[in-house]
Amino acid sequence: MAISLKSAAAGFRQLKNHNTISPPSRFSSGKAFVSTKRFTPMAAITTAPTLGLSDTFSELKKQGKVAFIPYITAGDPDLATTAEALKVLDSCGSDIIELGVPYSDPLADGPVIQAAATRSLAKGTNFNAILSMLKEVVPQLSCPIALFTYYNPILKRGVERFMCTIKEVGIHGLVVPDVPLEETEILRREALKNKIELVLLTTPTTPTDRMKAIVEASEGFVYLVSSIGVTGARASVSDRVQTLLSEIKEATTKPVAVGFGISKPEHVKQVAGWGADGVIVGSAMVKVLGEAKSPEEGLKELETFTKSLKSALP
Ligand SMILES: O=P(O)(O)OC[C@@H](O)[C@@H](O)c1c[nH]c2ccccc12
Repeated sequence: MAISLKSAAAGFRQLKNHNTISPPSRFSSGKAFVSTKRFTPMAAITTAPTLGLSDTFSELKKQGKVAFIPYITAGDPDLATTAEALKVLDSCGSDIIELGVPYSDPLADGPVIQAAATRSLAKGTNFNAILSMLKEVVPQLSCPIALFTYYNPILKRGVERFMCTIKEVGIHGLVVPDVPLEETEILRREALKNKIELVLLTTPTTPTDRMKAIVEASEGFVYLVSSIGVTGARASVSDRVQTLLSEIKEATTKPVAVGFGISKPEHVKQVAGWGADGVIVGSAMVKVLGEAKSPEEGLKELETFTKSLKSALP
């Protein structure tokens, strides 16, 4: 279990008393702000008491809020920009950030995220470099990070070593889209040992019995894929999502976040209105950041875009 709110607050008070620099708990007094410009000496950084995924959802629920969950691909356009982007997303009120590990054969991704992964790999991004970046940046964030990766990079390192390593850099959750439920057992066991929440996905074509088994096994939240096919912005969100959401809600009390095709303030508003506990926006964020004229432009546009999506949510 992630740290409780009470002990989080106590922990923060203790840190303050020791004159350390640390982002405040995001639920303490209004919105935590972490400047993207400020230079933070490494020696002064103390790990903030960041909540895990399910605790983040519980806290938001108490406040009648819906989680905003942006996705970006690590290393696009480069890892230094990813580090800044994580800080921008955090300071603009993201509740959880999904960070994608670039992969050469991203079978569930549409053209925008495929292109981001290709650009990132072409820059030489590798898993160890992503870990080093995270080690430095995660202590400066007030929201938890869920790492998104296809299974191959996990297999390559070995499940046990992979989980220990991501835990060490402060990751709270994991999304692995190409592992069927039946094969998640070993992943879940190792994840649990390291207090990593393994998020499972259900889609519009998942039969009801299987959906029930998936939601039972999912940790952190349940990822409802809004439409069949690959990731990518769509003109509208299928209203089938409303029915799917109520079916899932009948089966579980776990939080449900909806992703795939969501790219506009109207979309996030609509999905929140249908009862989702969280809204995930990927390709649209990746496009803004990765296709800008320069990294600086991209970060500025990312900030404006994130604020516009966030303010459409309760
Ligand atoms: O890009 P979209 O359509 O906004 O979808 C979310 C998404 O990007 C993110 O969660 C994701 C990126 N790659 C994936 C592959 C499978 C499932 C989910 C994902």
